[in-house]
Amino acid sequence: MDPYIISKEKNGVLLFTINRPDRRNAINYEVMSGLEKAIDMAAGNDIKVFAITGAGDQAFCSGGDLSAFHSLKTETQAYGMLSRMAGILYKLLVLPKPTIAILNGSAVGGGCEIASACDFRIGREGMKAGFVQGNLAITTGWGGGSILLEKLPQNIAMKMLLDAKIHTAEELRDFGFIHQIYKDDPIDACLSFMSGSLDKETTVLEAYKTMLNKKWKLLSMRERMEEEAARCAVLWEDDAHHKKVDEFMNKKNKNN
Ligand SMILES: CC[C@@H](C(=O)O)C(=O)SCCNC(=O)CCNC(=O)[C@H](O)C(C)(C)COP(=O)(O)OP(=O)(O)OC[C@H]1O[C@@H](n2cnc3c(N)ncnc32)[C@H](O)[C@@H]1OP(=O)(O)O
Repeated sequence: MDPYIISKEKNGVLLFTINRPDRRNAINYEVMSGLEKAIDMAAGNDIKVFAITGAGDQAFCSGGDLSAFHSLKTETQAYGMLSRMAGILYKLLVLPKPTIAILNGSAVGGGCEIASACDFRIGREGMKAGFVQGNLAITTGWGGGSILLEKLPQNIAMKMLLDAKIHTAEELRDFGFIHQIYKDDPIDACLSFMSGSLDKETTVLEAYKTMLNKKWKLLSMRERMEEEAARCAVLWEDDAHHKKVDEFMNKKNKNN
């Protein structure tokens, strides 16, 4: 099974689907490469909106693939992976097209970081999400913490990051993290949510995104995301983090 799918949907929507439902759509290096490729494609003249979702109805994305990244032990090793993904999420943040995360199921850890880098987030009824990194003795490491702190009111963003809790769709809507809860087909929900943008000229969409992107430049967002990756890498090397990942992996083995 391909780990990701890139598809052109109706009305100029380019859709990136993380296709690892048995791993709750966790991100490995192949998915990272796919996302890089899709973001490049989304810059094309024929694309109006870039959307990201996960395969199946259980998870949008469970963050970094804890089994794939389990071999990364040192700060330097972790920084390579974290910094690469922070670079990808920055490209997503400043893509000169409107972007939307369709949260078809749970968004956990790095899954929330990917969603944060999009302009809009819609969530399926019953979905849950949370920045759980703190429970693994690390912080956000893909730049999503820096993004969240700018997109949500500071007190709400800090509470989400510090508490590292999983929240319901209704709570996430109250926080301003998701902008609509949908019930039926995720692509129809996306087309409906973005319909106002989809009937505009691409040049208009690009002009507004370019306007917004000035703000990220002024806020030195690229540098802040890189520093976030570097700080997370320091915590990554610590025994406390490896112990927490071991606990997750062992729980998994016991269930087999
Ligand atoms: C590394 C980057 C870092 C960042 O910078 O942000 C992070 O992303 S840290 C956060 C990493 N993610 C997590 O801690 C989430 C771990 N997963 C879960 O908490 C749960 O799986 C879930 C996402 C809430 C879904 O729960 P549920 O529907 O009950 O599914 P299971 O737990 O039974 O999982 C099914 C299957 O998938 C495997 N899985 C899930 N998440 C990951 C993951 N992130 N990496 C690797 N594998 C994952 C899980 O082990 C199960 O496997 P099997 O037992 O073999 O079926």
